[in-house]
Amino acid sequence: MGTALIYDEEMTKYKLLWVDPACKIETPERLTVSYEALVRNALAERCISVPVREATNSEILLVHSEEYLEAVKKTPYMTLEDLKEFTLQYGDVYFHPNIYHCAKLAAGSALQLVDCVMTERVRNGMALVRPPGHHSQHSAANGFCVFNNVAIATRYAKQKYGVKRVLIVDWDIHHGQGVQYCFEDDPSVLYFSWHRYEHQTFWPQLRESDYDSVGKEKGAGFNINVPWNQVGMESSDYLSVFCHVLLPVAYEFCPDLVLVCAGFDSAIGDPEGKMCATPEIFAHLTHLLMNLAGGKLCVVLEGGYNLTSLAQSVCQTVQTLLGDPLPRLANLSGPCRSALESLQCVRSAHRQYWSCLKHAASLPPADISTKRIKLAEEEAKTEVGEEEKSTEEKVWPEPPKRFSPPVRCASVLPDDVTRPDGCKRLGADQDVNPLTASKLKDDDCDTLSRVITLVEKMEQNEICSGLALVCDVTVAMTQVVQHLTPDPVNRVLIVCVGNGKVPSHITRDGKTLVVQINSEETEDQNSKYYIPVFLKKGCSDTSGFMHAVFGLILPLGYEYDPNLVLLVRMPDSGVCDAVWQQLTGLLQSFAKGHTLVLMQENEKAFVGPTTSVLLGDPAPPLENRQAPNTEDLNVVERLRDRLQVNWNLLQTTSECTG
Ligand SMILES: CC(O)(O)NCCCCNCCCN
Ligand SMILES: [Zn+2]
Repeated sequence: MGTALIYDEEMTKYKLLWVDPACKIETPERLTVSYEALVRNALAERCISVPVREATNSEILLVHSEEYLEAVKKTPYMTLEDLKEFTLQYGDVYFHPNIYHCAKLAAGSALQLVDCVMTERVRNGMALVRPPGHHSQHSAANGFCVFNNVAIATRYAKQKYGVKRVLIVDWDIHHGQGVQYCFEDDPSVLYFSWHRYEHQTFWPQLRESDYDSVGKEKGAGFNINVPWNQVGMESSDYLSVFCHVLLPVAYEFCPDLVLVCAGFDSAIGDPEGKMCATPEIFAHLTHLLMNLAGGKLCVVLEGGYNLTSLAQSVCQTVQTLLGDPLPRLANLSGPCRSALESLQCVRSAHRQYWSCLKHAASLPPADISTKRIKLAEEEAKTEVGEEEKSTEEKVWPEPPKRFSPPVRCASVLPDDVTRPDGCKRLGADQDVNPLTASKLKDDDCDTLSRVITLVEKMEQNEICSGLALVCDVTVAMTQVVQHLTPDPVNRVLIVCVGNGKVPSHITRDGKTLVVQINSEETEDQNSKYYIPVFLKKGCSDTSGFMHAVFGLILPLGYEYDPNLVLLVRMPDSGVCDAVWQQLTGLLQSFAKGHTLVLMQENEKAFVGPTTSVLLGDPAPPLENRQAPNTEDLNVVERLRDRLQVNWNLLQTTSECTG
């Protein structure tokens, strides 16, 4: 199944007709540069082009009042003076004779996207629209928004397709208060937003944008606000929040559909956001959401005002929706102190609602509330409208080209195992490097030499990922590592699922990082590079396992930044299919998707499900949503406490930084 792209140049046909410094950044060029970049990078042609349509009155009334709709309906016939007059009743938005038409197209585009995803005509998709939507409210336009495109799409999906749970992820740098107001008492819609806040001094300066707005009545816990109280946030800060807040909660929520309020003003270079995360981060944010809801992901454009970073970010997002390997995120520095404060605040505010956060620190940092008051007073002192001091232009490297290796997935299988279609067999006859063959001293020599050849072809980017059935995974793992470690550039992340002894020399000199999830205590080598995660209920317990994936494996993997990932299924691991597939999918965040899966010969039943995920299909959703059991939560927390001195992305509170 493919990726939908919804765009129509009609939505470029409105603009600001008078002087208004607050609105001048919302221009038609935002849409044209985005679409043209998709065309130029040969991404648009790989998408399924879906036509726009106007949202109908009744669809708009799913969110907005009749009075508001009737009022907006009159704008096409207004004079310039009337339009200015009409605009004054709202904040930071402008009207134009054609904006009503474009606003119906923007909302209708989101509905078209929901239709083709829910009818499985496509797997996922992106709608390039303007005007944006997430600030508009029941009876008000606001923040360049006229109709709330994503809120309407959410109500539409529930009404037309009976979708029970919708996750809305708002990565725009502004708080989508319009969406929050819509669903704050609705437990069937989980709204997550991060936003520049600076202790309520940044637009729209709402008290209800802070982390303690968790939702109301039945909706308590289903509204998650992550305020950024400083500018300059980087990829590490965004990833920390995904790993330690959004993903654990999203998996516990188990949505049937995921919608993204995709604003790219959270990228480096944006005049509104003033953040420092590079466009590649959106490839990862998109990928991390793609294994939820069976891959049903609808991305709808919101903000983004730096035409260069906007176009690059849109391309990163669409290329990931298309299933291409991700770029590596170089030198992640770990979350800054302010981000850790926000992280701690959000986790403490939501610990009572989500079992995955049950063990989060119970209190926000001591001085957080006084900071808001102090800063607000300071802000009041500086005269209004003071020009931004730092006007230096941000520069960043062009994101690297992401191309798919000729072979997406290759397998080394015993002759009696049928090769899944789409997966290339690495035959014995295959040009096996005679040198490696001679080095392998094992009765399984033939298979192992083919595994080594597979690894060599991954290093040469001829093959993206691989799967091998071997007679002894520990031997195979050791051979692969021995083959790789001499090369100083190599760093291998090894994720072992299940019991069994991992040879200790394997973690020598930091060339490999081993994380082993097992159900029996192994003597703790207490090495920075060997991390045993002992789950009392073993790998069969979905919640505990996924908790270790989000709380440990993902942060460690991002910080370690390997160039190869070895996923080893130890004998009798007991891990269930769906969890195994989720892990396989999530590990493709690293090493540009170079994942080698090693399994015992008798596990041939898992060859199909594993290869489908290696080929880019979404992992099936994890049905059960019971709580991780307490001991397992404790294990992960204790490990995190011990390891976070060495691994910054494991941090979740600001107290820990010295
Ligand atoms: C879609 C969106 O979230 O990007 N809209 C952002 C609106 C920003 C308004 N800024 C007013 C500045 C006043 N000094
Ligand atoms: Zn925005």
